[in-house]
Amino acid sequence: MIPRQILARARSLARPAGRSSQPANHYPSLEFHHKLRTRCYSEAPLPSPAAANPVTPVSPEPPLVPVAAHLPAADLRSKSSLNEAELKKFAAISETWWDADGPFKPLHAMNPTRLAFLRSTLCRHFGKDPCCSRPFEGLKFVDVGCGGGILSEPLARMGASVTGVDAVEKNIRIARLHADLDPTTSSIDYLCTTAEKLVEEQRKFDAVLALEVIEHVADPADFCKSLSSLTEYSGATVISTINRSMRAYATAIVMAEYVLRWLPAGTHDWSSFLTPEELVLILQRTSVSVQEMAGFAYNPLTGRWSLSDDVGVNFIAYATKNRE
Ligand SMILES: C[S@@+](CC[C@H](N)C(=O)[O-])C[C@H]1O[C@@H](n2cnc3c(N)ncnc32)[C@H](O)[C@@H]1O
Ligand SMILES: [Mg+2]
Repeated sequence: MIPRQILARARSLARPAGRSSQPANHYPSLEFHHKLRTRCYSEAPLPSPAAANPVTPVSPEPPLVPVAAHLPAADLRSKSSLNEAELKKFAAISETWWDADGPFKPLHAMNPTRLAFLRSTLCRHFGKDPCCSRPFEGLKFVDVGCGGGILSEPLARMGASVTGVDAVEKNIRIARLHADLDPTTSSIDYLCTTAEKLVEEQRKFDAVLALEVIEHVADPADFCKSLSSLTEYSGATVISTINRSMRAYATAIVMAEYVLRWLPAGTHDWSSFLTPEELVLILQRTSVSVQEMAGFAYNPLTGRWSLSDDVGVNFIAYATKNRE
């Protein structure tokens, strides 16, 4: 289930101007938030913050209307998702992918927790037994922005037929080398490419995963459009990222990059983060409906992550592709 606050917020954003019952913005800069939203929905800017402010009270349970209902049809062409400055950062640390104490330490530490979320949601989605050792047998997954393959590998061990794609050639070389060390992962098809190129090749997958990637792409709305096009109609899309909240600024940037130095300083740009509500909306515009969302909670005493209802910092969303 999507937490009730997210649905309420998504509804308020999806509602045409003048029907909103709450202020359009709960975050620090109204102007900034508006600009960012306009960027997310670049083909169709939402009303200005002033126009989106409450005018008329609404009925308590408005239907969750598809956001596309009051916006023009999305452009079908996909633009490049590449953000060269972001890719340079990843190319510079590509040799450290499999160093569990290196710059990707947080991803290694979060891996069991995000795999638990994937096992639970995707087994339910595809009617598979979550207790068996290879629950994803017979399913085609694509891991978009796979890096060195730290997610692709366990998915392949769980039986999925995995295609891992990344825009950084060095990452793909590392991923191939590492996967070849184990016969259960050597079947992963690693490609140096992008989601939009796979769309051009008319590739389709049962599950499309993009974990910790959307905050590094050129345009999140275009990126989601590509993810949607890659997903089979009966399929699932899973995205994880960081919330554009003050808490995320304090923990995921100040603590993780500058105090604990888990990640190189400058890894994340706060303004590139999306709130859960924004992610719900941009996916909705591409015929993908978020079904469940979870947050990740870090326990500093054990150094472990667990799933939580708190989507205030790191969060993951499981969504399904709507039938046309
Ligand atoms: C933070 S890492 C996440 C890696 C992996 N998904 C995980 O969670 O373990 C982001 C990855 O996305 C890749 N990337 C960034 N922009 C991309 C794009 N437009 N297309 C494909 N890969 C991209 C980067 O090269 C990097 O390997
Ligand atoms: Mg990131």
